[in-house]
Amino acid sequence: MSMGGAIATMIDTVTGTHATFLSGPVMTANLNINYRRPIPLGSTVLLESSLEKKEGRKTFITCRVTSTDGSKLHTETSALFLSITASHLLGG
Ligand SMILES: CCCCCCCCCCCCCC(=O)SCCNC(=O)CCNC(=O)[C@H](O)C(C)(C)COP(=O)(O)OP(=O)(O)OC[C@H]1O[C@@H](n2cnc3c(N)ncnc32)[C@H](O)[C@@H]1OP(=O)(O)O
Repeated sequence: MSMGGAIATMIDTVTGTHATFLSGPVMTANLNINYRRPIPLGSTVLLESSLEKKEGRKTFITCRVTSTDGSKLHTETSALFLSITASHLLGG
């Protein structure tokens, strides 16, 4: 079975890239993952990331991880990304 943290990394990468594409530089503020069914090691899965809404600096993204045919739901996620400036990354 795949580790929850490894699954979270996959989801953070996909939703973070999606949010970056939509909003420019962002950081993950909140990642809420519901693990519904285990992901067997070595299996191929589908990640579907969707924009829920944008409110000012906030970009809300949802993401589902399913089997490739969509019949099995593995995880459901809601994520919040905050737009940041370069100075935030430098601790400013
Ligand atoms: C082709 C392109 C390729 C690109 C590839 C890129 C791949 C990258 C993909 C990988 C990407 C992975 C990226 C990573 O993994 S980034 C690494 C993991 N994330 C972090 O380390 C983030 C650490 N946290 C922070 O730096 C700050 O707290 C942030 C920047 C998030 C906000 O601090 P900031 O000082 O800026 O904002 P604020 O505190 O004034 O709050 C502002 C508003 O936001 C609301 N709020 C804040 N936090 C939360 C929360 N947790 N839940 C709900 N709401 C929250 C808050 O109430 C307020 O709302 P309102 O009162 O205004 O309504």
